[in-house]
Amino acid sequence: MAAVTLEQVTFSWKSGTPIIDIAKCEIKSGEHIFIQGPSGSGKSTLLNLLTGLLLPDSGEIRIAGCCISSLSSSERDCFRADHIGFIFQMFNLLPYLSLRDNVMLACRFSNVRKQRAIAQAGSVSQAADQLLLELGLGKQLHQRLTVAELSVGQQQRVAVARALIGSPDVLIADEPTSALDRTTRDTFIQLLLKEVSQRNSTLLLVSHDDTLSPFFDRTLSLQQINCAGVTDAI
Ligand SMILES: Nc1ncnc2c1ncn2[C@@H]1O[C@H](COP(=O)(O)OP(=O)(O)OP(=O)(O)O)[C@@H](O)[C@H]1O
Repeated sequence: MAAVTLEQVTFSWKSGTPIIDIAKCEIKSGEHIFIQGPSGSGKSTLLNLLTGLLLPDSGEIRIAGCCISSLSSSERDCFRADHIGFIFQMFNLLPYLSLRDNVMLACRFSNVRKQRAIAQAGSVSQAADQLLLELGLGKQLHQRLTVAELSVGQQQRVAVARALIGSPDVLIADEPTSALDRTTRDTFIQLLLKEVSQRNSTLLLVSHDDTLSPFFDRTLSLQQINCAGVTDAI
C-alpha cells in the first residue's frame, strides 16, 4: 500500500512562479526515503504540502490513503497529529517542559497516538520513557537534565522520541542532521532508521547532504521529480 502519493501537484507562492510541479510520486508503506535537493529547490515547501500546512494549487496529495487537501483546516490539524510525526531542523523542544513531557506532547494532540502508545507500553509516560531509553536517554539522565542542558545530539534524540511516540504512519524529518558532526550524524541516522523500522513507519528525510543517500531504501532527487526546477544556484 502507498503511504504517500502525489499526482499532478503544483504549487506557487504569491509571485506566481511554480515552485513545485510533480506529475507523479508514490512512496510505499514502510519505505525509508531520502529527499535530496539543493538550496531553494523546494524541499521545505514540499514538506509543508505533505503535512497539509500548505495546499496545492492543483493535483492530489494522499497520505495513508487520505486526500489531505479535501479536508477542512481543523480536520487537517487532527489528521496531521494522528498520522504524521515531524522532526524539525531546530527540534522545537519546549524548554519549560521535562524531556518526558516534551515526548508525551505528541499524544496530547492525538487520541489515536495516545491509545497506540498505551497499547504498546501500558501508559503514555511509559512509552515516552521506553523511547528515551532506546535512544540512549535513560531515566537517570532525563530526570536530572532539562532540555536547555542537553547537547545538540541529545535534543535531536528527544525530538525523534516525540515524533515516534504512538507510531505515526509517516515520519518526516527536515534536515535533522545539519547541526551534527559526521560520526554523530551516522550514529543518529542508524538509530533513527532502527526505531522507524521497529514501528513500521514510513520515513521521509529531507537534506541537501547527499552523502546520507546510502542509508536509505531510495533517494528522490527533487531536481528530477520536480519539473518546476527552481534553485538558488548563482
Ligand atoms: N513563505 C514564502 N513566501 C514566498 N516564497 C517562498 C516562501 N518560502 C519559500 N519561498 C520560495 O520558495 C522557493 C523554495 O524554497 P524552500 O524553502 O522550499 O527551498 P529549500 O529547498 O527547502 O531550501 P533550503 O535548503 O535553503 O532550506 C525559494 O525560491 C523560496 O524563496
